[in-house]
Amino acid sequence: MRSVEALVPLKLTLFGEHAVVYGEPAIAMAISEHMRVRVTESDKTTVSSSSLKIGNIKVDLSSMHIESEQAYRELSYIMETLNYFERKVPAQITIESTVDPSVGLGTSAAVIVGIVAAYSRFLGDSLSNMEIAKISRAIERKVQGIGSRMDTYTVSLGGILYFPKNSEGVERLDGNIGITGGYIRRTLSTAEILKRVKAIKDKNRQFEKIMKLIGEVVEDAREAILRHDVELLGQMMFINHGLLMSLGVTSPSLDEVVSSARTIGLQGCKMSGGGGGGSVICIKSPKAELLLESRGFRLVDSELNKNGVVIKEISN
Ligand SMILES: Nc1ncnc2c1ncn2[C@@H]1O[C@H](COP(=O)(O)OP(=O)(O)OP(=O)(O)O)[C@@H](O)[C@H]1O
Ligand SMILES: C[C@@](O)(CCO)CC(=O)[O-]
Ligand SMILES: [Mg+2]
Repeated sequence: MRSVEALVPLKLTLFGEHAVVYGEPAIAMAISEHMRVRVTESDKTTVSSSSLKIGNIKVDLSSMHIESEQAYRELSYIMETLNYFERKVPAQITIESTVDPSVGLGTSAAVIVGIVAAYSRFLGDSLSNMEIAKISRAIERKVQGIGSRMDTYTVSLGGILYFPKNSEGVERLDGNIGITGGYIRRTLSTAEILKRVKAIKDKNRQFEKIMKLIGEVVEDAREAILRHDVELLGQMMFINHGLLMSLGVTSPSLDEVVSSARTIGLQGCKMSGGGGGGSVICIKSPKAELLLESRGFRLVDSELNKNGVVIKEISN
């Protein structure tokens, strides 16, 4: 029985979330938390995923039609990714993740990248990680109607990546940042939060200024990473969080933990990802771990992943 497996790292947004959607720069890093997508030959196409909000789900996709609105919303990334492939060969697709869905760690990007990587190789194609990134970016934007290249590129390519403003480019940064990261569950998806930000931004000229300020913070953070200046990096985190709070994309629990981080003297802390709850990152320290755990955050393995998506053929 032939199988192909894709191991996809998840990501932490270090700086520039939301602003990057509007042409500002951003920085993200791939981490050791990961998603595993396995494609195995079968007589019909089924998908099973252990960590979806609708619980353990197994769907016969032969008709590629799903009645339930909620189920379709949860499976939209999978469905759109499978629809990308003109050539359909039946397969059993299993998805496992080391973290919960929709907590700011790039699981929507990882699902797409994992299926693109594993299913294309299952069909006999050999895509580069950059080709996987570009295909996946288009699919995520199609599902969400809005979004940047940051998450799909980061989980496809790995490393610490800088996304220059007003560009489709990407630059690998040479640095190894110690991060303490964790997450709490949230109710809104990133797609929903993105739509809210866009609605406000279209009406409010202040948003343009805030987005540009975030862009300046990202440039300073890039310098800090290149100079290994942890003090400056931490200051940029606090400022970036304050600007995200002014956009309305943080949450009381995120704001409280970041404010407490500053009070107890941590070097830096900020929301990470789409917001509305979800992930927080701090400059790595035992005190940061204690703070996040004391607020009920689940700590993540923030070890840098340099490889991006890795594909392997399994014949069993
Ligand atoms: N293990 C999984 N199996 C199937 N679909 C998943 C899985 N994990 C996430 N998804 C899909 O991705 C959606 C979550 O995407 P969302 O963008 O809200 O969160 P995220 O990508 O984890 O966070 P962020 O975009 O802020 O980094 C889920 O609602 C589901 O549709
Ligand atoms: C909020 C956002 O900037 C990051 C989500 O992880 C959305 C995007 O870049 O597509
Ligand atoms: Mg996402």
